[in-house]
Amino acid sequence: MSFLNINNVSHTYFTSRHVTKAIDHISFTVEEGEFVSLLGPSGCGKTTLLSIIAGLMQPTEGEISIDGKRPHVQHSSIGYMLQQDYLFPWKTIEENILLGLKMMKLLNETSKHDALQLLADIGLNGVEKQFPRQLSGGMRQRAALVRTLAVKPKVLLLDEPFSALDFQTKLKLEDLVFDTLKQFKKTAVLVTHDIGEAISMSDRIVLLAAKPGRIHKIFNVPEELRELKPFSVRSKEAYSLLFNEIWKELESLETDE
Ligand SMILES: Nc1ncnc2c1ncn2[C@@H]1O[C@H](COP(=O)(O)OP(=O)(O)OP(=O)(O)O)[C@@H](O)[C@H]1O
Repeated sequence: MSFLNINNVSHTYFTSRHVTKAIDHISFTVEEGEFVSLLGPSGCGKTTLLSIIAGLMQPTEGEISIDGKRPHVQHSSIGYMLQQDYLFPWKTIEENILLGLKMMKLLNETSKHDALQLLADIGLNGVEKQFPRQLSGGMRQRAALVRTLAVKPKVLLLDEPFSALDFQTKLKLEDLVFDTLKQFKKTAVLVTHDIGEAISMSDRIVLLAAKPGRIHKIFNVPEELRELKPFSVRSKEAYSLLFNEIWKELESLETDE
């Protein structure tokens, strides 16, 4: 059995006006320490699938297991990072990064020390007593990453965490998040619209088609790219080849609609 198992998962939204089959019989697995991206056109069900993996929603069909258990959002084994940092504006950075630990009753001298150490490692020492509004967007997203990692989740779910940032900050943060996840050997699932980001950060890319959301194709990122930092990956020939291959597949999906 793999670390993360997505087994025949379908989800339909029922509203008073519409019935929308968002995802249809999706199955794939993620091994421990692996980084997998979900890529696909708008509306193909990426966020729906990630919310189900996080235990925020129950699928209408199928099942998920993480480390042998059904996911539950209040379990510290799952870390969730979103496009917006969702730091509490009235709390200091230190209070914000310790919040998850506090809520999960995991706050003690050691966990506090580790969280503050991670904050320093990520280049944010000195900001502990500041408030989120005093930090740039990239710094806030780094603080959000520390808060997510502080509870030592087994799997990280990243829903377009860099898409609200300027390009240069985004490239820097991709490297930083990649390094941090490798250092702690974390399993991660990333939702992104950005082919370059998917290739440069992942071991595998699951390309979804829309209406209803389903797996179109799974790409293995070449071995030679996997250990490189995301920024260095972008200048390699193997990167350009895979980029073009995925681009063509995405175009064919859009013309199929
Ligand atoms: N709460 C909801 N109620 C009803 N329909 C929904 C709801 N959330 C999503 N949908 C529908 O489910 C489908 C998949 O949506 P989802 O947001 O998961 O796709 P996505 O791939 O993440 O999209 P995007 O790339 O635009 O963020 C879409 O047709 C969407 O309209």
